[in-house]
Amino acid sequence: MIKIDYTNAMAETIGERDGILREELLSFRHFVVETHTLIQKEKERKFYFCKLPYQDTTEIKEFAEHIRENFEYFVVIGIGGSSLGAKMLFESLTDLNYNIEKSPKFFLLENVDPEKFDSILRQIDIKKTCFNVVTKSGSTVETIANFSIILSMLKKELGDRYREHLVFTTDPEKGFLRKFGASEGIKMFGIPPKVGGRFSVLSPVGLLPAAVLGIDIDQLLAGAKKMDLVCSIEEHVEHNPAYLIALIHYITNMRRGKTISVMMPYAEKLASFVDWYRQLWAESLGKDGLGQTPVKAIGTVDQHSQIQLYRDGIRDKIITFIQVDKMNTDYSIPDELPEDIAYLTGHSLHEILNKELLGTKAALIKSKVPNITVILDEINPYNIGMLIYMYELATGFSGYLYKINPFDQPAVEEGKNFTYALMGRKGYEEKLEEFKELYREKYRIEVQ
Ligand SMILES: O=P(O)(O)OC[C@H]1O[C@](O)(CO)[C@@H](O)[C@@H]1O
Repeated sequence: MIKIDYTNAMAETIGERDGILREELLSFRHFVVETHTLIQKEKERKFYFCKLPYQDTTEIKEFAEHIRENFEYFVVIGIGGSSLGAKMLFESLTDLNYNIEKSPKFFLLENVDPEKFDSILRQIDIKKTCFNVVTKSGSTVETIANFSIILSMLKKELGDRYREHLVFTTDPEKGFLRKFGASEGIKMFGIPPKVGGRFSVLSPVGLLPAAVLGIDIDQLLAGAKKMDLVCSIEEHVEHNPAYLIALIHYITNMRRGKTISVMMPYAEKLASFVDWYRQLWAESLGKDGLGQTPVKAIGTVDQHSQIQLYRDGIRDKIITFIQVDKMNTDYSIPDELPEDIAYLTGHSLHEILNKELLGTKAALIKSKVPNITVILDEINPYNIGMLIYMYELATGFSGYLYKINPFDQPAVEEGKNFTYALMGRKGYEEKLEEFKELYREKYRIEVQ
């Protein structure tokens, strides 16, 4: 079960300068109905991610079982949309001590930081490891660089049997990895071409790692299916969770100056959900000088580092809290405490967690800072499936609000082009000249 409480984003709670008038929300009625119709038509094209909840998971589950039976370590090599989803599912839907108590142990090779690479290598036995290389384009530098090192190590350790330690998730037809996998006879899963990386967690990109980790991926998809159903029939903004979230963020951004969207779960397990949301919101909506900057905070930890700014600093934020009503465990504060702290007696950690959330919300209301709360009855695959689908659809719908294409990311290419040029890649000679023209290190300060 998911609830969205948006009382504290409304003008009647925090005033018209920072909050939304109900009639303002309702004034989008016609836009919502028209856009809803467009989205239903686009489910075969731009909104193809909406079809993922209906896929057959048999092959994924069978291969995941093979990995679970034959390997002690499972490493995903991927970055951005090709890793953040798996990381989010791992951290939100397995025990926090998974890698201590369970198997296969799970690791992610995302960055090209050699010390991080080394630290993972020293925690695994490559002869007992299955590597899932995940890349939609098939050629992202970090992923292919990490893969090429692992490939040479596997060949050295295992000879021809190296193929058994690899599974690729990539474009079903094109790209370096698809070509290489086909020529080497490596097991591969396809990423539907119409699904962008940051919308692909409910494809084999996220589902294979999730199944290997023992997560019930059918429940995950069932939750997404439920949210698709609700959002397919409900064209009234106050009954459609995805459109509501999109509109609240759009109005507060464009009409109330809330250019920053803070997501602050009161559950450590949801920290990576925010990383996943950050890519989705930033890379989809950050276009044509528009968009809203997604910022991560964790409750209660960041109450003690960020709330001063949120309450009394620049008034440019809307806060989304995520509240979890039931956790897998809890600890009660013991009795017979010294008088000064006796008020804690009888309370529990989870109770304090959510009371701190309530207290923080009340303080933000007093500072007229708009905030909404997404409430989960518990963290489970069904609810996470609903949450993923809700935010993906909210992002797609926001594309119509901002009149931008939320499904591409042209601005990420230029940095890659300069990188190719600096690495001496053929065909990037001119780009290297442009770099030499452009880049200076004139103003510096150095302390020995
Ligand atoms: O899955 P790929 O093609 O390796 O891309 C990884 C990520 O890099 C980006 O293209 C950004 O550089 C993201 O959109 C994508 O999720």
